[in-house]
Amino acid sequence: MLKRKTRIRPVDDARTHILSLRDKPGFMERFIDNNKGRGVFATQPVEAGAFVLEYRGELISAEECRARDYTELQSTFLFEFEWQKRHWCIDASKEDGTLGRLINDNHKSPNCTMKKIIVNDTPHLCLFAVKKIEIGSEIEYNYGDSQWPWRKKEPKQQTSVIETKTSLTDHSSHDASNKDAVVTQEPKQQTSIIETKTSLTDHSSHDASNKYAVVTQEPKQQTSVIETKTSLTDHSSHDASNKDAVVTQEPKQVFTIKGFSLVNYTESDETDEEYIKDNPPSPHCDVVRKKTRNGNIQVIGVADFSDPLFDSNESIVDETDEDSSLQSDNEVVPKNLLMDRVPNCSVPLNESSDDSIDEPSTPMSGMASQRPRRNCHRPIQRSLVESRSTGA
Ligand SMILES: C[S@@+](CC[C@H](N)C(=O)[O-])C[C@H]1O[C@@H](n2cnc3c(N)ncnc32)[C@H](O)[C@@H]1O
Repeated sequence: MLKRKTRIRPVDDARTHILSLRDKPGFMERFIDNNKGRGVFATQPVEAGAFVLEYRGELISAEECRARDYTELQSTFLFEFEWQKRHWCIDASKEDGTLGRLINDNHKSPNCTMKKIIVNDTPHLCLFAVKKIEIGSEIEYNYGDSQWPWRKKEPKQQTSVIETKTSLTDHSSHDASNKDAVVTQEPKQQTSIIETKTSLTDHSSHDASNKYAVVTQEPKQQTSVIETKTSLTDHSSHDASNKDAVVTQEPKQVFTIKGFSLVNYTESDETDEEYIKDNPPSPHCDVVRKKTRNGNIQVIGVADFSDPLFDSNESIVDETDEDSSLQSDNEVVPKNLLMDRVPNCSVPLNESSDDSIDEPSTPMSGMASQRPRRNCHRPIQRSLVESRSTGA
């Protein structure tokens, strides 16, 4: 008799891993380079729609988050989101060995998207694949539409390059250091193979302030990851303005912007309406600028990307419900912050999930005017200051 393979629903898979406090197997950390730092790579193929990893960390109110002292580096691990008309933050600044916190940004063609899942009356942030992910591919999601420093560095030609499958073809003449050069100098070449040999390390031994040094100094085992960059036809005729036309061959439409990221929360419809009124959308991110403690202007805002894969009500589950009834789309947007004061939105973390008793939420515009959001602006490590907190 043929056994029927049971397919675990992505949301159930997410719930299982949330409850087990373990990362899903099939992913590994790898040091990429000094610029990007570490990243997370698939060691098993991932189906489109599948649960990938939870962005684990400490759930705190946005107010608590603002009150804490973070170094610039630590603040890149803060992920702010809305739930029950309030603003919350997953503080993943501690090097706890989990992988979700190490996933890098891909603005143009991410393979994952973040969703909010409620388990035991507590929100969790989980990444789901938006397309099939091959072994060796880096796991990435879109941090939003802010002017992230690393995006400025991207060569223009790269906009028409699509990252594809892992390849085991001849890569002997390439190394990681010529990766960009390959892309920019050989735009007509159909395929470039790049090999990088890096070290897997023990997460627990990392310190946020010297993470790259530690990663390279304490290799535990070696691995090879090969990336294949395949260009679509003739790059030489491409420029940033026509990149969309080129990339439409990929399922890029998945990320077509259609609204605000913080809309469609069943518990926050009204707030979102107000937010939309006050904050006209820009692609991916509603950007707001603010002055920081040190007087610099920071771009802040709320990213936005639609996610047809998760338009189904499977994306959210509330374990507290008897019937595990599903909630509407809860795609969330990471928001980085170099913090300042925010409007009061502190509430006990385990306050009832009954939306009807929720206070009206602080308008996002007010919130946004106070802090940069991870999805839209992430401070970089270049001016790392000594931590005054007990965090990472
Ligand atoms: C949440 S951390 C991700 C893990 C980080 N790469 C690490 O090694 O700890 C975010 C930081 O990673 C780096 N990063 C993320 N996406 C990147 C990208 N596409 N290019 C370059 N650096 C990136 C930036 O320094 C950013 O502040």
